[in-house]
Amino acid sequence: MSQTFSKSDVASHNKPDNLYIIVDEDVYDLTTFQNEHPGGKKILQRVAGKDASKQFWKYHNEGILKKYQKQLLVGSLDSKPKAAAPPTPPATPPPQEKKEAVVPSAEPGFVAPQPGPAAAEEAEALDQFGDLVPYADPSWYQSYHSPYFNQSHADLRAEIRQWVDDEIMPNVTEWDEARKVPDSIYKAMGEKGYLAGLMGMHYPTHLTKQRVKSVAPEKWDLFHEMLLTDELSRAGSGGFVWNLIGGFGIGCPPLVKFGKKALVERIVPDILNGDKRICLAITEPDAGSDVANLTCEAKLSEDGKHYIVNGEKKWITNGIWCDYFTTAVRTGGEGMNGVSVLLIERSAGGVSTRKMDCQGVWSSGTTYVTFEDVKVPVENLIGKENQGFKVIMTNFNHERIGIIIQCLRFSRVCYEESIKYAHKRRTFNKALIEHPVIRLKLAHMARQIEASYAWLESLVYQCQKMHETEAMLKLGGAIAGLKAQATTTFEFCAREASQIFGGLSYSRGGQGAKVERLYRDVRAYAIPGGSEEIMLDLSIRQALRVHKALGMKL
Ligand code: HEM
Repeated sequence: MSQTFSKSDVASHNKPDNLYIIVDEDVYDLTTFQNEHPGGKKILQRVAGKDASKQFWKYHNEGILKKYQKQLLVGSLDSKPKAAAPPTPPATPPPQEKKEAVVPSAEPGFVAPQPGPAAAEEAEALDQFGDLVPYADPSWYQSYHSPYFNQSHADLRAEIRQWVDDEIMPNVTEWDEARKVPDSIYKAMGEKGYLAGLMGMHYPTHLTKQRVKSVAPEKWDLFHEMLLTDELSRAGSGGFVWNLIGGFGIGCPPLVKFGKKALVERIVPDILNGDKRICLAITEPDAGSDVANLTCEAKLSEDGKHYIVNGEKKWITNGIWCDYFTTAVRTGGEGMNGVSVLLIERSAGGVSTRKMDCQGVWSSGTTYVTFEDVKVPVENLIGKENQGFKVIMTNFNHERIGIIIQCLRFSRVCYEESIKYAHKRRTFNKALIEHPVIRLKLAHMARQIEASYAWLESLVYQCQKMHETEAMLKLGGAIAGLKAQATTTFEFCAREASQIFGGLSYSRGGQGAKVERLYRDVRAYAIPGGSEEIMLDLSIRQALRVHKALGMKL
């Protein structure tokens, strides 16, 4: 039961066997907790009975209070303004409290550009949202104008952010260390209607009863999908994001788009509900980006009713937990024209999975898979026999856009953590942010993030406007280029953030936890889904090929 204390009440709890402290006008009983406090008990005993807000914020992030509040909070100071009674939850999340818009005033000597006639016709910018740290969120969060986002995106943003802040952020480090996200979180992804919205297509109402609370299915577009991945990535863990959507986001769309109706109707609803899991199995011990050379074989049985599959797959995200494997197999001769895609069901028998130990994305379940005489019905063929390459290629744009969104948000997380830390950490009698060398690092992070994000918005818009095959051809090069841009930006930001955090990002957990983890996750983005080298080369080759067909003159 929450009590009200005066400062002198709290001051009487100032002994090791009766130890209260105040943080931001809330009162915490640390009598028992002091023995398990990772920072030591003496440091707590020194502030027993006192307001320790300043010391607390020096050493911890916001997540700590959220995590321990239930266990340690005993009440508040009488000086703390009373919170209003909790409102009954509305059907759609409430819009963010409307803040006074800040009108920047020009300094003497500067000439403000005059708005042109088009300005009057422009729709109003959306309300401010989030912490308003410049560049830590996309600018449309901060009431800058955007041609891409509207109120339905703002509503979805509020819905996801609340879930991530309340249920994900406080636990994500623990899950990463345990190398597993609880199944209930994946289930929640289904129940909240999020899984169904992550397939690069219209919201598939025919395959699920689940609906996203704040966006009607007919309004769902690629910018909602982008926002969903972006907000999940705020948790600052590639392992967490991949656990939820790493297998699903690339394994399910080919099935839905190219699978036979009966197969799709039998398999997909349970996946979209969050009851079953699916992944994509292409990469092999000896064939990574070189898909045309894969060797996992599928031989048609004599009666023509089954394929018998034998082979190995490596680095398969989520494989360890999956019921279904969207698998590239060799059904024909050498090269890309002998490749098909099959939906392999674990229940068929002959499927073994072993969890791999990797540098990063710990909770994503990277897996080594072996298929031994697995009997797969011919009805499970996805697309046409020996034409699997088309299925795989169509999937690449979607996969890469997902990687780009995650990388850019992770870069923002590195930047945001750094700029916040730079305001509280003092060295040589100055806050870090007052050192030009630190601002230079932040500036180089911000410019790369913002430029890449603007390119991402533009490409997502193009994807939305083009037919899938047109997008595959015309955007494949640019998306590959942006993937390389996003992963190098992420690598840069993780490094610079780590330098700003110093030792705190060298040890795991604590204030530097996100930066330390993301630094380890970098390679999981720069290598799979097309390595940086292959992406950069493709960005030119593909663009030239398409523009030649369009009539390019050199
Ligand atoms: C509600 C009260 C508190 C809780 C729940 C708490 C919890 C924690 C936790 C979980 C850590 C591990 C690192 C992390 O995850 O951030 C930690 C570290 C630490 N805490 Fe606290 N703490 C509290 C109050 C305080 C206070 C009042 C002080 C200082 C007077 C303090 C000083 C430290 C220090 C120095 C560390 C080690 C930081 C490092 O490794 O860099 N804590 N605390």
